[in-house]
Amino acid sequence: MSLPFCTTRRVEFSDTDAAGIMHFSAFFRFMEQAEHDLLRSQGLSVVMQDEVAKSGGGKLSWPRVHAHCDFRIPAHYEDVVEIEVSISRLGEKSASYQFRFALAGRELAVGEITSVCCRMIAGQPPQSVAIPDWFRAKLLPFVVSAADG
Ligand SMILES: CC(C)(COP(=O)(O)OP(=O)(O)OC[C@H]1O[C@@H](n2cnc3c(N)ncnc32)[C@H](O)[C@@H]1OP(=O)(O)O)[C@@H](O)C(=O)NCCC(=O)NCCSC(=O)c1cc(O)c2ccccc2c1O
Repeated sequence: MSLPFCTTRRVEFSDTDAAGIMHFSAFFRFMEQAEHDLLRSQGLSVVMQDEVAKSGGGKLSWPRVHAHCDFRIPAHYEDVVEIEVSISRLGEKSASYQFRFALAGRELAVGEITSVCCRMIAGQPPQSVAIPDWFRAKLLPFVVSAADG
């Protein structure tokens, strides 16, 4: 059984629109930050060195290839949003993170981001690579299994 990673974010004034509700673009920032929080909790980051990097092979990084979000109810300035993060798919080169936003237990929004493991070398386009075993092992506890329903 997987465990979702849980974090919270307060809706700041700059996250809201003229109607005083949380702007859709802020949900994407919250998703990105929640993904980074999950990685940090495991001693990982979206920009890391590894053995290959130490020998001049660039850094491991995770450009996004897909993002979506469905918005169910509005959030407002000062609301504290609960965010549950789990991994809906851990492929050879990519990880899809699923986000459930809630306000006082009510579903606020659900979203997903897919990030691809890439080697980044300055001046060159990103090159996708297999997720290294040491990185994959730390993501595995968050992968949603069929038994999680
Ligand atoms: C990323 C690419 C170089 C990948 O190209 P490639 O040709 O190597 O891709 P493949 O077809 O082989 O697929 C690899 C892998 O990705 C999965 N995949 C590809 N497309 C999709 C998709 N649309 N939806 C879901 N999954 C997809 C595919 O299934 C494979 O996974 P497996 O697990 O099955 O092996 C190339 O696509 C590229 O360069 N794209 C452009 C990326 C980009 O510019 N994105 C927008 C901005 S990036 C960004 O916002 C960003 C945010 C951050 O917070 C960052 C933090 C730190 C570092 C970087 C960040 C960052 O870039």
